Amino acid sequence: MSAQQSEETDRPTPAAAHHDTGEGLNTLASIARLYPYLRPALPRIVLGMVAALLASVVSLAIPLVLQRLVDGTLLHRGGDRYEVIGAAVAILVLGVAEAVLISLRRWFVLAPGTKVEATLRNGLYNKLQHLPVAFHDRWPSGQLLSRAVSDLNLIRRWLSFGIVLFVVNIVTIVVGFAVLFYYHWLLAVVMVVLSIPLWVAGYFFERKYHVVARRSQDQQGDLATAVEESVHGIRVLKAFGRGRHALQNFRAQAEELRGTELEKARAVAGLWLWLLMVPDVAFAVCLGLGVWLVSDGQLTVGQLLAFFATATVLRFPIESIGFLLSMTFDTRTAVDRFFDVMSTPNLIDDPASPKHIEKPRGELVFDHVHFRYEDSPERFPDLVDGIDLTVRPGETMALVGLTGSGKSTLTSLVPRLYDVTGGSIRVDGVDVRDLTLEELRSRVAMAFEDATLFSASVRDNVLLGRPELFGDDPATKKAADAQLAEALEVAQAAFAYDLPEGVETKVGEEGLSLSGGQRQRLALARAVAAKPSVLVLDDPLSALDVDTEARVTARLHDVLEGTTALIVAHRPSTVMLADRVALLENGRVTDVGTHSELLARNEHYKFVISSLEDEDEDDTGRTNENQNEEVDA
Ligand SMILES: Nc1ncnc2c1ncn2[C@@H]1O[C@H](COP(=O)(O)OP(=O)(O)OP(=O)(O)O)[C@@H](O)[C@H]1O
Repeated sequence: MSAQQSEETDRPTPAAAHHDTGEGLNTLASIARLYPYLRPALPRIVLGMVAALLASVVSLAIPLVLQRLVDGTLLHRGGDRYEVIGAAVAILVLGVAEAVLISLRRWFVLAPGTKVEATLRNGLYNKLQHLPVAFHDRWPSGQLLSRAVSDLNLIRRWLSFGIVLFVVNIVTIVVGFAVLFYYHWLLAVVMVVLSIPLWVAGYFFERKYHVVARRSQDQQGDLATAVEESVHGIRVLKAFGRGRHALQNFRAQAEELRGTELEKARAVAGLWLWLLMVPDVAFAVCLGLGVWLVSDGQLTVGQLLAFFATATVLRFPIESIGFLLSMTFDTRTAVDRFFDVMSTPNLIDDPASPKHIEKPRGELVFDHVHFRYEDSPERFPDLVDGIDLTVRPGETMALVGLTGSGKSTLTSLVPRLYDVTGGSIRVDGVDVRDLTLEELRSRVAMAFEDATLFSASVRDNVLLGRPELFGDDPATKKAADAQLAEALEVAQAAFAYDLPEGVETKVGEEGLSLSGGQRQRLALARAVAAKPSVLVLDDPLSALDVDTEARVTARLHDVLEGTTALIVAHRPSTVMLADRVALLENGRVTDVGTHSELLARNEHYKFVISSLEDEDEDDTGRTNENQNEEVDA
């Protein structure tokens, strides 16, 4: 850890942040963390439970009517016709009431379940947008995808169905056993004692299933990552003939998941064995005992009949407990996985009392800046090891250094994609950490070598940093068209007008495929259109051919006149664009000056530039060879 870092006591550090993983919580306490999201839906869920409870009470009342019918009318009053009809009507009414109450339960709980799912999903997406890049470096996309889709789906099903049935079935079982006691205490005691193995099996099931369920859901996330990566990298896999190898890896992962699923199924099957066997054994023992009690005169036939009718009503709640338990533990795992993300502290956030840049001029100052990646081994020095550099307003500064010297890393500190671990970066005299992220990122725009385009029109992609230019009124549209035209012209991206639907053509992953150079030019146009006071360009011209690069460079030079620019340069031609050059070496800026000054006085600079020239010639040679091959073909 650098000296600066330990001096920065007022800034939060990852170690100081609280991360709630749910470990050590019991299942209910873990799920209870959903309460803030559940609160609006609770009234309907409770109403659904009440409807389901009433349905259970009604189903338990039917045996009571049967008992009255048998003991009263059938055995003692010789089967009075009106009493039999009355009992039949009562049972019919109770049956209809039960059906209506069950429908009501479904109606009450379905809508809030989907509402909660949508709220959770929006919350998760929002959190993912706010979490810093360091979080996304660590988390595979499939893990996030499986949380956003299948875990939230599980939670919804549990809310709409699992929790209601679970509570209602437990209450039904308790009330049902009380009714059994009412019919005959000895039979009920036998029933309770014989069901003890069930509770023991349930206890062991909970301990085992929870662990396996977590493993299974994590493996599903890994599998989603594998699919995502191979779809994303399908060209590389095909070009290197590695499809079979990728398939083997995928099979191994899928097989591992299958093994875990089997383990889960075995745990559930073990519980089912007890759930099915115990009631059968209990029924058999109670039947024998019941018949003896009737013959001994301690129990009426009607009571025995009602006892078994009630016990039959209780079978479904008892049998469903296994399924509902596994569903509850799956949900607990889904909730834990949801909060793994939601409780990750966001250390790159707006300050408590933000400052504001009154008069933007575009001065960029690196003041003894230190930075190291979180996973960097202790024994390594800071990657950025005390950089002091001032980029004057309106100046274009090129960053030059050997590959891996930390140029991209340094540029990413300016818009706070990562936070410095020591020192500070100031824009117009204000520490970037004292600005709101919105203000900082409207003042600083960035274009990367790896140009990302979203599945949206060219217009939407290029004007991404200008939300005020999205609107239907004619004045806004006119301003947007003018800004778009200027940015496309500077980035030499007029090809966009020739696309099938012009600038309204959808590009990106689900749109038209563009070449690497075309994508880069649109990404550059996006940075230019943002009209920032500081433009940070991380080698944004690498995929352009030499002529296009020269044209873009010339136009950028005009546009950059009033804009401060920090450009990572991999080509001598990009270096020429700059007013001054900063040479990066061993995590420090070791020299700053014009290109010719550095060439004249700095041996390391000469070496770096000559290696850039070699690379460039290789690239140009390759481009020319490709062009020749195309001509030959
Ligand atoms: N997200 C990350 N997590 C951990 N280490 C990283 C991360 N990104 C980059 N690094 C490491 O930091 C070092 C500097 O990388 P960086 O991309 O900043 O160098 P560069 O000078 O821009 O390289 P190049 O000229 O090849 O683009 C490299 O050793 C790289 O492995």
